[in-house]
Amino acid sequence: MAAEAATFQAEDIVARLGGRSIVFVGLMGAGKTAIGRKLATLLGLPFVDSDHEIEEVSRMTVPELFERYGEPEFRALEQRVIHRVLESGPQVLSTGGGAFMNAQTRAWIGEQAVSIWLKADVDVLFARVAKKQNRPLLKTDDPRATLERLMHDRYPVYALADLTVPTRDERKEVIVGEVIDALAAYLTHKSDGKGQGDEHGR
Ligand SMILES: Nc1ncnc2c1ncn2[C@@H]1O[C@H](COP(=O)(O)OP(=O)(O)O)[C@@H](O)[C@H]1O
Ligand SMILES: O=C(O)C1=C[C@@H](OP(=O)(O)O)[C@@H](O)[C@H](O)C1
Ligand SMILES: [Mg+2]
Repeated sequence: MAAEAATFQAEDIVARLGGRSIVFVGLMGAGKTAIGRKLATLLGLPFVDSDHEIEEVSRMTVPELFERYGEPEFRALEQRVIHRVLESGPQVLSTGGGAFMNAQTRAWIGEQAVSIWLKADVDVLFARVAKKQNRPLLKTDDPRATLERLMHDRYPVYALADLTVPTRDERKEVIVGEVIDALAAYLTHKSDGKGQGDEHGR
């Protein structure tokens, strides 16, 4: 019975998206890639991670791209990849943490997708990113302080996402379930005319 209810909820969500994609935004370590992939499976939608796409088209890893061509070239590729992906929705797109800071990218996402900010506290983020050395922006003397500065700079912009889902040290399946509940509530209220969106009615 629970499985049937979950299937119904998934079909209902996809129908209510009406062709729009779902886009995850948020800081490094929030779980955009991991949760996005699981959500796509549950909804039966294609999954795209912008960093993976960039790595495919450039045939380089993200750290290599940063090192050889610098962050501006990475950002230009990121913008192009996200634009292309959004044109072929509906899909679940997990962006890299800096992508939503680009005003043009934000505008496209606003037109073509429902955006979700996965929001975690600094301890959770830091514990996760410390396990891997694949994030060039954190190769600093004090990566935790760098993460805190990014939180300060980026959180007002991430807050422009349609939905904010808090995440924490909890099983991915639980977090995905909370994302689905938040999406269902948002899409239901929107189509009932009781928008929960921001002051722009998004
Ligand atoms: N809810 C979770 N519980 C435990 N580990 C998680 C959870 N979400 C993500 N992770 C792990 O944290 C790390 C960073 O997640 P990732 O999806 O790459 O984040 P992002 O794409 O936002 O940078 C990965 O190793 C991932 O498996
Ligand atoms: O926050 C950022 O600017 C970045 C986040 C990374 O992606 P994740 O957020 O998936 O780790 C990746 O795009 C790159 O290292 C830059
Ligand atoms: Mg990622």
